[in-house]
Amino acid sequence: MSQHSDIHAEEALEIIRQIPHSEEHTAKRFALEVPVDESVNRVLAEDVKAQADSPRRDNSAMDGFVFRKDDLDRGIRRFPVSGEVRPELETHPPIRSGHCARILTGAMIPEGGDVVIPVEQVDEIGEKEIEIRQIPQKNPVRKKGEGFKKGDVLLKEGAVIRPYEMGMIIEAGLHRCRVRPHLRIGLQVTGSEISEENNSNGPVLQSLMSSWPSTQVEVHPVIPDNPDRLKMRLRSLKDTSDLIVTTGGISAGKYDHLFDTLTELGARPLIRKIRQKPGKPLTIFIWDETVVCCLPGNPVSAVFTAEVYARSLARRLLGQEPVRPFRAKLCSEVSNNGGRTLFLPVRLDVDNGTLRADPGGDTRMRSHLLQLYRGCSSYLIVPPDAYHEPGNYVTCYPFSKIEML
Ligand SMILES: Nc1nc2c(c(=O)[nH]1)N[C@H]1C(S)=C(S)[C@@H](COP(=O)(O)OP(=O)(O)OC[C@H]3O[C@@H](n4cnc5c(N)ncnc54)[C@H](O)[C@@H]3O)O[C@H]1N2
Ligand code: MOO
Repeated sequence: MSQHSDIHAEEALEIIRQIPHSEEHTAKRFALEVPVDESVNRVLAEDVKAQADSPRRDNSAMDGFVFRKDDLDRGIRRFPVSGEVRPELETHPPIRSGHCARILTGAMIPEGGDVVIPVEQVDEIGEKEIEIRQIPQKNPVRKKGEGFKKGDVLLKEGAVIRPYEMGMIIEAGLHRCRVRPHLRIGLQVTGSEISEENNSNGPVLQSLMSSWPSTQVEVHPVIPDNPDRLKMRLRSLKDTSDLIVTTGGISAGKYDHLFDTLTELGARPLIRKIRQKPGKPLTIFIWDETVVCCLPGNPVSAVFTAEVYARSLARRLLGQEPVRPFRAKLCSEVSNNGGRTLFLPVRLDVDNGTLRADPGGDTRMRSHLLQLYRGCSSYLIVPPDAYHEPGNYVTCYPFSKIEML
């Protein structure tokens, strides 16, 4: 893949989509088996198939009494209660003609039984007899296999396992599942002026990237703008990372050594600069099996490029699609007089069923001010020389985590 310089954001994301992902050389080969209750935030390495029908047998959806339909059709309303069907029972004697049994939610429907009537519609006369007050229209019986059938594919390879999917895997009857290894991300903050006191990029990116599915982020100590120190650190990072993410030292200054250092080490630049604000100097290298994503040092530029490009790279390397845009209705006017596409943090809310993007009062982009993010959940895309009126539908990229206010 050759170097692409000074391109647009969509082109960059398309190039990321084309990067051969690690399925062949890591994901498949090193897929591992984990207990289902340790699988959340992992990516499935194989389809999940149902091991049995769900429900496994016809069962009651409510607490009540179970009857034979022909008894009810004959107009009988008063019945002796000759049994109790509890959910833990594997078998129960059949329902005899003229009799009923108490049944609990989730319990199997015994042979002969067809209709369940909830307790609320029945008068209990002592311990052993009941009278039906009313037969509801709906019969609360769940049929065997109505959820899924044995052998059905419930989840596809490549799906991210969230708590909901974990529940589905347990319902499918599995105790263990095969997942892809975590993507190893090595985070390297650079800059001679950066210390523990002023390093916002390190903690912000560590927190963001750790929230992405199936990542394992290793943070390395900050290093100064020194080519030899950079070289040594990058070499050791390459051995332990699938994706190296750096911040700082990637624009045009005298002490911005990352580009030359990585090139000298044999890394091939894939993307060099994007026509965007913030994040113009973003640079991506392919270095043998490792991808290197060099984020600009300005805090807003670093966070934006991490959320859109580093996250897309992480997704790609795990066999998923890059970050995708969505549409929302604009609340106030926005314009861009510059020559680069503007990515403006905006708030999201829903008004009368419509998703709205609210840029707030001040729409100037300042790459060093993280306060622009207060309450925001996505980036509004404003192309060069564009003017968007309130009410226009606009395109946005989502933050790693969307929160509506
Ligand atoms: N002559 C040019 N100068 C600049 C250009 C250009 O094209 N030509 N691009 C500008 C743009 S756009 C950006 S963005 C910045 C990014 O530059 P670098 O990636 O080289 O970043 P640094 O110079 O190392 O740092 C920029 C700024 O951010 C602060 N910073 C860095 N790291 C951290 C950190 N971990 N935590 C908090 N703040 C950090 C740093 O102190 C600087 O103030 O370059 C423009 N210049
Ligand atoms: O592109 Mo830079 O990110 O303007 O500060």
